[in-house]
Amino acid sequence: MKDDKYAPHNEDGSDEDLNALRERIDDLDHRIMALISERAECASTVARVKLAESPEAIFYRPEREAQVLKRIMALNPGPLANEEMARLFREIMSACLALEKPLRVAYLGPEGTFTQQAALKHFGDSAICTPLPAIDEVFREVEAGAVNYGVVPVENSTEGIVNHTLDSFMDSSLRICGEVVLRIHHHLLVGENTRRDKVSRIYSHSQSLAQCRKWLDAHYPHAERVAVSSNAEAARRVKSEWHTAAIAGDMAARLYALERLDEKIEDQPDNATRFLIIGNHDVPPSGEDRTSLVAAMRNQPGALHDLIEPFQRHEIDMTRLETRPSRHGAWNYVFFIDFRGHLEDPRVRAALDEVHQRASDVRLLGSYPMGVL
Ligand SMILES: C=C(O[C@@H]1C=C(C(=O)O)C=C[C@H]1O)C(=O)O
Repeated sequence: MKDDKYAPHNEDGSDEDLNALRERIDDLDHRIMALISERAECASTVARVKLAESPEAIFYRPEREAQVLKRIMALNPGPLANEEMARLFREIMSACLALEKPLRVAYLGPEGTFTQQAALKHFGDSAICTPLPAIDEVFREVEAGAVNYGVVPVENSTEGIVNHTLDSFMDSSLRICGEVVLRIHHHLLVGENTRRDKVSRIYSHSQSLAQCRKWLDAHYPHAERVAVSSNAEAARRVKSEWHTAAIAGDMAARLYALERLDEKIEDQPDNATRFLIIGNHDVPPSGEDRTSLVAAMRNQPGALHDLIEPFQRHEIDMTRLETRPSRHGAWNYVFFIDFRGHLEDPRVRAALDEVHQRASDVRLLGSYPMGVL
């Protein structure tokens, strides 16, 4: 027993105590397993009921999953943190859902990007996630039905909006089915042959270079900064190059087994990116939802005020307003609006009725549960 690597190293814990504790853990594991199996049976029955109602039934219910995770966090007795407990249940739900059929998800790749991390955070490990090289390709794959959902970035708290994503909505009939907010931590990564004082070039995506600008000015003022197509591509390059470093996140660092010279080098400690889940169906209310729409206005004085005034009057909390050039005619603009609430809420309906009358065109992009984790 003494050569057991788990044997107690402190004076007070005897082998007998530890053995008893391990027996208790074994017993708890068996009970947890029996409960998880029972839960999985239940989820399978739900799937059969849904299938009996309609052969087109959608097994995945984002609003229900958001409610489950919120309830788990509210009831969590500790000592595990709420996020940890919810993460475990996220995986249990993911595995239960995959019993029926694993979800197929496309994300803006390559592998190792924050978007992959967002896909994993939202759908769990049992979904089959495929990287695609461009945002419009993610849209196309979902439209074609080749995958069930897509994951694309939409805004970063320090650098602002991802224009490609907003523009893709203009030509698409897809719906927003969910959102994921990810805390973004950037690390300075090198391959095994590069020393700290030899770094002469730093690769990253332009957004990440911008998010670490002050840190780079202070620590590597003379290194050349080279923008590449993604953080993961930056990591891939430094794997085989000398005297270069990449700025990228955990997924890329792990994927390419790079050394972390410095961690969490982002200028804003609360740096976060919001991602959208795109699909082809509406999502019922979860109780805490957001709605997105795009509206085109006639080009006249006071147009923007007219557009947003109904939201204010109906006390709807607008969380984002973005302007993009319209594809139809020079100097025409469209407005992307996010607000709290669901299309089924009476107040939201009342405000939208008025918006419809005032705008020349309104397209509802969907109501969806606000990011839980
Ligand atoms: C079991 C259901 O279906 C799926 C599985 C869920 C789960 O394991 O809790 C939750 C929502 C759905 O994605 C359901 O709709 O309740």
